[in-house]
Amino acid sequence: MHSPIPDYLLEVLESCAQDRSGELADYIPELASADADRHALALGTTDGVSYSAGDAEAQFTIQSVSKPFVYALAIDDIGLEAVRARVGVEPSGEAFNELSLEGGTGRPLNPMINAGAIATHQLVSTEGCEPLDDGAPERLARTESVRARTGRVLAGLSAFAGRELHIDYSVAESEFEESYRNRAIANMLRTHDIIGGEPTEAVRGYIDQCAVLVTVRDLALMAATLAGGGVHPVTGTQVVSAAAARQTLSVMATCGMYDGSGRWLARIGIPAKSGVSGAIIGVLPGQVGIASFAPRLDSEGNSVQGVEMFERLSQDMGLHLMSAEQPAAAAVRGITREEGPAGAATTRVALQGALRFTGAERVLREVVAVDADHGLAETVVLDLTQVQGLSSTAVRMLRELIRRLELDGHTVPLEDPGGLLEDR
Ligand SMILES: NC(=O)CC[C@H](N)C(=O)O
Repeated sequence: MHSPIPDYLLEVLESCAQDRSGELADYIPELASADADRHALALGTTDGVSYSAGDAEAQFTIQSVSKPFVYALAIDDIGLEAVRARVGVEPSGEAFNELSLEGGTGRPLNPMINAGAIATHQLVSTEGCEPLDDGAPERLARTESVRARTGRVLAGLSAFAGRELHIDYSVAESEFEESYRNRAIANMLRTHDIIGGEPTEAVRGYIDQCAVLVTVRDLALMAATLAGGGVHPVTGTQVVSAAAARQTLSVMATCGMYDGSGRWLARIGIPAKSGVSGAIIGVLPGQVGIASFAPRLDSEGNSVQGVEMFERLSQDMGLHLMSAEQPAAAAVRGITREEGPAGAATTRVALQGALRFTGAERVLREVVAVDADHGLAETVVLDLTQVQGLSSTAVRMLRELIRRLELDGHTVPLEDPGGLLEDR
């Protein structure tokens, strides 16, 4: 038996692929030539399982999706107060590349817009860090200080992904050549002493940061690291502190989708961040990281299909942060084999607690694993006597489990005194 989750992700991906509206970002020449029809969707749990559908191995540049991660790194490097002195936490209500600076102080309004991200890139500490041996062609050589900062950022992003990431210098170069607007922003930041040094260097480093290559699977695990309080779900590394992860998620919730942030939070209810290569990440604290990739963008610079995919996921799986359902801790009490009379064996799947998406995912996963490892008995009893509640998503997932078990020739008696799996 296979888990239904990848099939579900594929169905969401394909149904959203019908919408071909939107345009590729063309102000970065290299992005304008990307294959507009590649698309992928992935989900990573905080205990290290990932599911994906579509072109899950396709690499693309991370662009603005890097911003929350570098913000979290900066907070741990120099402390929240020092970061807050330079970059605010208020939504700007303006486009991502607007020069949204606070009156008086000149602080960028938040770290998710370009002004804030260019400043944040300059805040990471390079102490004890090897300057990046960048492999960039000689004519594009970066100064020592740019290489040091980019080295720190690349190492940090790699820790978030749980593997060594690389920079696509052709994308970085093509963006840098046309980066008049970001250079204007950096010059303004320099005028207000928000950044020091040579403004062009800040832009150079920030653009290299945006050109780091990732897959949706990387992004789902990076998002899951934020969901898990800074702990990478697979490597177990504490990449950033729980406090930095929480601060970052708060800012993503209010500012991550630029001037569409309020609408996004109300409709979809998942702290998120988008980028102009067509990626979106979403983070449900304590539960999952989600990543989508589809390059055509709406007028706000968010992936058209990505927004639709998140809308579907949020509705189908009951993921809205403001909904009152609570996540389950340990959903599976035990999966045991009981030998009956005359060799008739039974597998008992005993569940507990209040289950929503992540709890039910856990149940599906463990049943699939037992099936693969030892095989399930012909009769599989689903014991819900210790279950206090099932969200509608959990009901659908468990029903699908039962359907698949029956298709595989099992009988699945229910012990469901509360009638939780009955038609409601
Ligand atoms: N929204 C984005 O992804 C913007 C990132 C891009 N590198 C820029 O600075 O314009």
